[in-house]
Amino acid sequence: MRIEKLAALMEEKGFSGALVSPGANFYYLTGLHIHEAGERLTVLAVNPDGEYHILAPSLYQNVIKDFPVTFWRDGENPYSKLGTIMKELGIGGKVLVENTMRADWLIGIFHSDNRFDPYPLNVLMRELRMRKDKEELKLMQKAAEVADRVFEEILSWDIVGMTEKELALKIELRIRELSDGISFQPIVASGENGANPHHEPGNRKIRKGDMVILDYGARWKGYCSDITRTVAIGKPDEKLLEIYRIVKEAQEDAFQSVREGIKAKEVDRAARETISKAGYGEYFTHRTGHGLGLDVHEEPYIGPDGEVVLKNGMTFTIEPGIYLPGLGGVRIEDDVAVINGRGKRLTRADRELVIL
Ligand SMILES: CSCC[C@H](N)C(=O)N1CCC[C@H]1C(=O)O
Repeated sequence: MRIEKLAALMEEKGFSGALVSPGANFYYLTGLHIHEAGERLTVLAVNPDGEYHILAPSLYQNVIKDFPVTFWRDGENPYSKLGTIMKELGIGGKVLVENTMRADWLIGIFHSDNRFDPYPLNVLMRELRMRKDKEELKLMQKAAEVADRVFEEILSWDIVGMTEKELALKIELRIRELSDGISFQPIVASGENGANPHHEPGNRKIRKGDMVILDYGARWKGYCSDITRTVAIGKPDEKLLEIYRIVKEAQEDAFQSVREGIKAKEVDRAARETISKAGYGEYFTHRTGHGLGLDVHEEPYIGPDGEVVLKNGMTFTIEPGIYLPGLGGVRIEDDVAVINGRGKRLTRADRELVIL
């Protein structure tokens, strides 16, 4: 069904086929979980008639069933086998290629087909994946509920004196216990480290006076959640309290602005205006959010350049932040779906400042 939709789009846009390597698109189209980081050539080839064939290493022989598939063994040349599949499906010339395909695979395909003219697959896949159906929304809600539950539990842990790494590991473990796994490596950024939005948890111990940014997510049957809450350890600096209030207001303003039919950049503007008016515009150093689904970052991106028109079924984060060098930062993030023309929060953990 999904492969047919991709085929129809390819037909309309004049592509001779698509080569999809393991990852979210491969899973979306086939339902097969194939290890993304494997170095052995694995490709789903689809043509505009909706015919498809998988080339896979023989170690997947017991995983890929009920699919037209050719297996290759270590020691064989997989590129000549892929060439045969492409020829049989009539794929050549203008071909869609998975955006994240490994360069060595791409080079191998180039060298075995001199008519090969690649285009990024996501120009079509984004159209298919951006709007989630009811089943997908249910899975996203489940992933969001795990994120909320883990936050509730964190509030009962004695985190003072833990290092960022220890807390991140504990969060990861709990997510893995409650779901299919983490959607990305948790961020724990304490004190001055909070000024780095993508801080990698280190050996700094969480202590009194800190604001601590906790940013993590779970996967439920492939679908991601992504939540951020910022908590205080004891009474924090007045400036940090002030930016907490502003970020919370900006997050609410952006959420309230969500409507079917507006552009993504209008949601970004709502958050940015609130922060800029309060005098902290230059300290909000990233977009307001990003689409969320099988990938933790996907369309629609909620940034100043977000031209995508929001539609029912789209899911994205709203996560403004203020980052003050040398002092710390605050970010508050929820996962939101457009339902019946308005925003609906999927993550619902308390956004009031919690002082531990
Ligand atoms: C996938 S790692 C980052 C997860 C985080 N929730 C996130 O998406 N962001 C943190 C700062 C901004 C935003 C981003 O766009 O990277």
